[in-house]
Amino acid sequence: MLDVRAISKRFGHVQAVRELSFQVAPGETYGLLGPNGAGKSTAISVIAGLLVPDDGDVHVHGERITTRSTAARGAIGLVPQEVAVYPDLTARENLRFFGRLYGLAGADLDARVDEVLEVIGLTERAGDRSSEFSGGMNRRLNIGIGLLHRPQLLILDEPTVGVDPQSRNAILDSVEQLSGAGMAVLYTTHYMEEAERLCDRIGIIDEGRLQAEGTRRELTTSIGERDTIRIEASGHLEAAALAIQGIDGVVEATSADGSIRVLAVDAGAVIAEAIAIVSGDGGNVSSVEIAQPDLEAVFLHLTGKALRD
Ligand SMILES: Nc1ncnc2c1ncn2[C@@H]1O[C@H](COP(=O)(O)OP(=O)(O)OP(=O)(O)O)[C@@H](O)[C@H]1O
Repeated sequence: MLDVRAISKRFGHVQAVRELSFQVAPGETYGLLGPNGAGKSTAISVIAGLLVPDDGDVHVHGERITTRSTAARGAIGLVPQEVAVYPDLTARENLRFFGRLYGLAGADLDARVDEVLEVIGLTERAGDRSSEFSGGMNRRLNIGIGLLHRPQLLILDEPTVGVDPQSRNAILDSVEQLSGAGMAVLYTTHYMEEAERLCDRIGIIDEGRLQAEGTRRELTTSIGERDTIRIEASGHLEAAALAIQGIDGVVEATSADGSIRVLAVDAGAVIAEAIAIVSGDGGNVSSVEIAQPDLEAVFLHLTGKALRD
């Protein structure tokens, strides 16, 4: 659906984007995760055909994006960081206004506005002016405007920054629903939790460059981070730890102070067998905890910086 090929963009002496390449398939949510100033908004502007890259190109549905490629750009729904709605219009009037700009009219427009209100969770507030909305509700309306023309690729630029928790959840739910319905989604964020929850694949971006790409599991595994399982139990823990060490996928198992600590490539794949070993040896398991490495650790490893510096 989206094929970004080695795009670069410089502003004066600032190289905002450097040879950035990635692809997004239909039904896939791809996250660009990086701190403020990493180049996410610039990349999005190039992808949506609003900025001309110095190098590289972007294809949507196999068609090259230029500032004039109306067909390919019509397949994109862009939701910019800044909210662009009319405060004096109601939610429904805003959507009708932008729907008409997209060429919708009559019953089709009415039906589409109702559908979009449902997706963004504003059906109940459709008749209220957007000036009365919270920042988060206006963000949701902004997303609704990007959805009106039934795009196949939805691009969201940090849609939850400064948003109340209820709207944040509503936005994340909508994105999950849209990608579940087959839409390709490009989602930029500096919130690791959002990337982990929403994105099938994540590209880690810093100083304009893609530092690494993959599923959360692929990214954490690639830097050698392991899952940790702590099993608290009674019984012959030393012997049990030795037996657990033999399970495929276990990197290390040690016992101390009434518990066994297991390092594993994938905790989910070994935990049942590990518990069976402890119980089978007459032990009584009282608690099990799993800790998985997160994307913060990956970012730190790759860039030497914290994601939220
Ligand atoms: N129009 C511009 N003119 C000059 N420099 C710019 C322009 N737009 C972006 N930059 C610079 O390019 C770099 C990347 O900015 P960009 O906005 O793409 O990052 P970002 O990851 O989206 O961060 P943020 O979340 O803060 O918007 C920054 O150093 C920024 O100051």
